[in-house]
Amino acid sequence: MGTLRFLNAGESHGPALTAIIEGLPSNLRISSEFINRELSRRQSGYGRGGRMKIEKDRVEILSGVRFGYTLGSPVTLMVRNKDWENWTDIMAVEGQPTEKKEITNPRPGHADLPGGIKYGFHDLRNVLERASARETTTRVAVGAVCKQLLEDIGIRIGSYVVSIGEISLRDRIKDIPLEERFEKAESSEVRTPLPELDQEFKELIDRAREEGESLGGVFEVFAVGVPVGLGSHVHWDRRLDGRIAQAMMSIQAMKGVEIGEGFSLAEMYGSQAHDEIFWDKERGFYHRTNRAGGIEGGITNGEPILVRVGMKPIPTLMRRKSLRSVNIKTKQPFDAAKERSDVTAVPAAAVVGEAMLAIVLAQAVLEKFGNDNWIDIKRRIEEYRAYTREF
Ligand SMILES: Cc1cc2nc3c(=O)[nH]c(=O)nc-3n(C[C@H](O)[C@H](O)[C@H](O)COP(=O)(O)O)c2cc1C
Ligand SMILES: C=C(O[C@@H]1CC(C(=O)O)=C[C@@H](OP(=O)(O)O)[C@H]1O)C(=O)O
Repeated sequence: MGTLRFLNAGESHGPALTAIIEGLPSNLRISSEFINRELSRRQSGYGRGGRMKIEKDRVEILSGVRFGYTLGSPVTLMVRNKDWENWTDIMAVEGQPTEKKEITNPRPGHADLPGGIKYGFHDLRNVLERASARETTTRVAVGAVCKQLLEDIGIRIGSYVVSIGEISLRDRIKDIPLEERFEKAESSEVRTPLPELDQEFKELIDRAREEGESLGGVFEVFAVGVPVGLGSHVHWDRRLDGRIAQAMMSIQAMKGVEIGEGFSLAEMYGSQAHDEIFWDKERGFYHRTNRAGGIEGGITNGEPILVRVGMKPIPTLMRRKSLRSVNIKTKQPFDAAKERSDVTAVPAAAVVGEAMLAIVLAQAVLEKFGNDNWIDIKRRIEEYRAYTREF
């Protein structure tokens, strides 16, 4: 026990989304303004659908904080769904089921059909309400709390979009330092490090929208200022790369995760793949390359953590393009087109990726340095950083 964990709850069109964070130390400064900034970053990004025009996500802190500092008790966060007003009859939290409003047309690529079969629902809304990526709102709120903890000890997390559909910037951003990629992405409507190419991306997204299509893509998340020694080689579920991969794959629509150079390492000779070790008096041990993405043996090695994540195209398609499916009641085929959906959500997913990395790193920090009083923990971390420089 004693590690940081959270539970979240809430349906996409229910009254509110909530999260309880357990295991935060006392005396950690938490700003709801900071959390709200992260929530609005997650809502941004060209290619989002009608729902994001309705929602204006803002956090309410319901427990665990006084005068802006944590108490060491569980922290409860809540974000209300504005769209709830339009869905009270359909969601019918305490009402009777109405036959005609049931969803019986499963969308290919969504949780509708496997979820319906597994949980025994013939109204697929019972599945899609929780499968929806609306749930990532509270992950970002929890991640924002973790980011505040990490920033207080000099660990910063960022992300940027590398590709959407067929347009990839991977080769063109190679020489831009990580933090600069992030800063530039913050001023880009599609959150790429090359805002001058926004128009090209927007035209691709507009074309997809007109055709009733959807798009996926790739984003990268990084952490800088990470001390050596988070995670462990001693047991499979303590390896940090494995924990990060799980956290990223748990985001709706993510289909691949690479750490550092990832899959391309498989094509290299050993002499090209590994990061050579250097030492100087000021820095202690360091590397001049970071193909490992900051993790060796499941342990951080002091270089930036770099994670690349691939997102599939959004499953819900709009009227003009459709995928074939079969109605679960009539067993008749139908075209699974819908009225409202995101065309692409790669920029938003990147912000969720930041939150997940922040949660995993905050867990790893508290595992290593204790989790009662943040003031003591911070002192221990400073001493440890001095130790690693002198090692
Ligand atoms: C930020 C974000 C927004 C999303 N928006 C939509 C959407 O508008 N419509 C949709 O069908 N899927 C959307 N998705 C993807 C689905 O939630 C996801 O594909 C579905 O839950 C099935 O899970 P799987 O793709 O991981 O198998 C979104 C995902 C993310 C991360
Ligand atoms: C609500 C959010 O994303 C939603 C994720 C989602 C899905 O199926 O995953 C479907 C859409 O919801 P709706 O069906 O209400 O239009 C997205 O808008 C959000 O990110 O806050």
